[in-house]
Amino acid sequence: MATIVGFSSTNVMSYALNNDPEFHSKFNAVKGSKNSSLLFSCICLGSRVSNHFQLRSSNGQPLNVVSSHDGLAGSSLTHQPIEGSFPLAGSESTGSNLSITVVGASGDLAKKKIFPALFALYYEDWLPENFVVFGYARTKMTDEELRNMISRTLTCRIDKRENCEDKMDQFLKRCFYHSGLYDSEDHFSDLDCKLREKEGGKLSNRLFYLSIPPNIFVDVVRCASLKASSKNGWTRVIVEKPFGRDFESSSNLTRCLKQYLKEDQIFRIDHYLGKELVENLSVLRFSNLVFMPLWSRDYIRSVQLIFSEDFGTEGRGGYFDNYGIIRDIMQNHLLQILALFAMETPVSLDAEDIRNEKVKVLRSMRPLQLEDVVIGQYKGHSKGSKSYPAYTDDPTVPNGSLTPTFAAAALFINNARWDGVPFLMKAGKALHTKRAEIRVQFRHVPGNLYKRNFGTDLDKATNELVLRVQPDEAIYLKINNKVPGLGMRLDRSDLNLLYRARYPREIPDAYERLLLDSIEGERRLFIRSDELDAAWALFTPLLKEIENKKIAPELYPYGSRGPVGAHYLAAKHNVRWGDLSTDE
Ligand SMILES: NC(=O)C1=CN([C@@H]2O[C@H](COP(=O)(O)OP(=O)(O)OC[C@H]3O[C@@H](n4cnc5c(N)ncnc54)[C@H](OP(=O)(O)O)[C@@H]3O)[C@@H](O)[C@H]2O)C=CC1
Ligand SMILES: O=C1O[C@H](COP(=O)(O)O)[C@@H](O)[C@H](O)[C@H]1O
Repeated sequence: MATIVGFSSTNVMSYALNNDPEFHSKFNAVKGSKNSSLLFSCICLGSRVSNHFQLRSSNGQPLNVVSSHDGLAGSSLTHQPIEGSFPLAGSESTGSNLSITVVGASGDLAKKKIFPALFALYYEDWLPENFVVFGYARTKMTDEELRNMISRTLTCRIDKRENCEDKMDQFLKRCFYHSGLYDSEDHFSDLDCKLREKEGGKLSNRLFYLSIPPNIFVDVVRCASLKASSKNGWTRVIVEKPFGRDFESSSNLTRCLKQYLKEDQIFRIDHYLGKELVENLSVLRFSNLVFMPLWSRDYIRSVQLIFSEDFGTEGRGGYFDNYGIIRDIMQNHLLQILALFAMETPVSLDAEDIRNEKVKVLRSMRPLQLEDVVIGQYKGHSKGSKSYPAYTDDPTVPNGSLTPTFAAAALFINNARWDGVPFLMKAGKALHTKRAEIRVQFRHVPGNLYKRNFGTDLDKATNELVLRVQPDEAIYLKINNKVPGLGMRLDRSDLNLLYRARYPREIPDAYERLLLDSIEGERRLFIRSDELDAAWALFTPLLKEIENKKIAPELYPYGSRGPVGAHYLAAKHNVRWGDLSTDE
């Protein structure tokens, strides 16, 4: 019972019985037993009941349990569910292991996001008792050097508890390094030996995080699956974007990965799905009656999905030039948000039910055409004594590159709910601000009694719901309100849910949520291959046309609001960008 903190066993039992089908069947199987208190301890431990337990059960899958529906492809990945096995978390002698290998451990993403997220999970007791983290890359490093490298980016971000330094030391002691080539089966065999040594012959689940350039994904998956997959637990692989450059290369990548892995072993990450406000989108939609009837073409005039960064491609120009902003942000992050925004109510919160609905939205969309899109590229700009570089000043960007660093697009969903509603997307680097938001502009009030008070510009009086994904997470609704006083003057006000005021605690990084989900086997926030196909089908013809016709992007100054063409695009659809209005 050691892991039950702050809850009575009755609470624990009733929660688990209600929410965890696996617990339910195990409980039924053992409840007739003589030693019921011991059995209860086992069940609770097996379900990793901790002080967080009531928050985490979305897949009903306790940590450390081998998922029964984890298919494994290829002889090397033969999955052997252990009949009647009942792994106990929190028990050194009997608990299963979790081995996480970060492939590309010497890289930017690993240092910036993955190791810090793993530490945050450890710090907050989300990781199972027995876990190790291996870094894998070509760079020669000792375990100690890896620890030094990652300790520089670990922070006690949650509440700066006193024991943070100790926790950091304990975490770092669980981190090891193995240097090897990405296409060497021998080097992955060596990794396997090291993993087995740490796992000590116990039931072991293995997670590989591919934090490497995409051209080596397949090599790594081949070597890892053939030589370093778990022999008695699950093996899962998190794959970073980009998943291909177009429909064909993405399908090819999926086909190659599936030679070694089954679909449910592949966790294609889109870190925007792990952001708090994006997670909350479905809660807002499906648990608030007030929004439900409004969520359609009857009341919504346009939906805007906006991403902007106030810095350029500094340092990542080499990668970026091969992809451009449409592939980097629109085809994945913004389109995923759009699908969640527009989908019908799923049958349940189960990953497949949600992904089924998302894929229906994507397949109902009209493939983008050139006239639906404006592209831009930032140019150098001086402000006072400071000067900002052009995209093409980056030494890793080819001279005369036409790669867009900005794009605005109008997308349409040809279904009964959304017919005719423009979904406007805008994404850009080196703009005046850093933000990501979803803006829902409602229709004008028919026969508005107060129209005199608004003058001729009725757009100024339309309601707008804004979900500010970052920074400074918030949900606010713009309404018209009477200014207090004897006269009848109206103004625009916000009903404002500012997260930092309402929830004064730090919000977990998206990578924490997604790593935890992949460990728990929760696929809801990962991209299924048919979603990926549908997403590429929408964008591929457009991308080919832009590239074949060598369409020149409209130049915009670094730090500006982007090309004017974006305003014309919105105007063509009778709307304005909400983020550019005076009372944004
Ligand atoms: N950085 C970010 O913010 C984001 C990154 N991503 C994606 O995550 C993945 C990793 O990103 P990031 O860490 O920035 O990438 P890096 O370019 O830093 O590469 C990671 C590691 O891979 C190895 N590597 C780099 N280039 C090659 C090559 N051509 N051939 C073989 N090995 C190579 C290097 O390790 P070594 O030389 O030691 O083997 C490097 O440390 C990429 O797929 C990227 O697109 C996604 C979202 C954001
Ligand atoms: O995937 C990517 O995302 C980042 C932006 O992520 P954020 O969480 O910091 O908003 C972007 O800079 C990068 O170009 C892109 O590849």
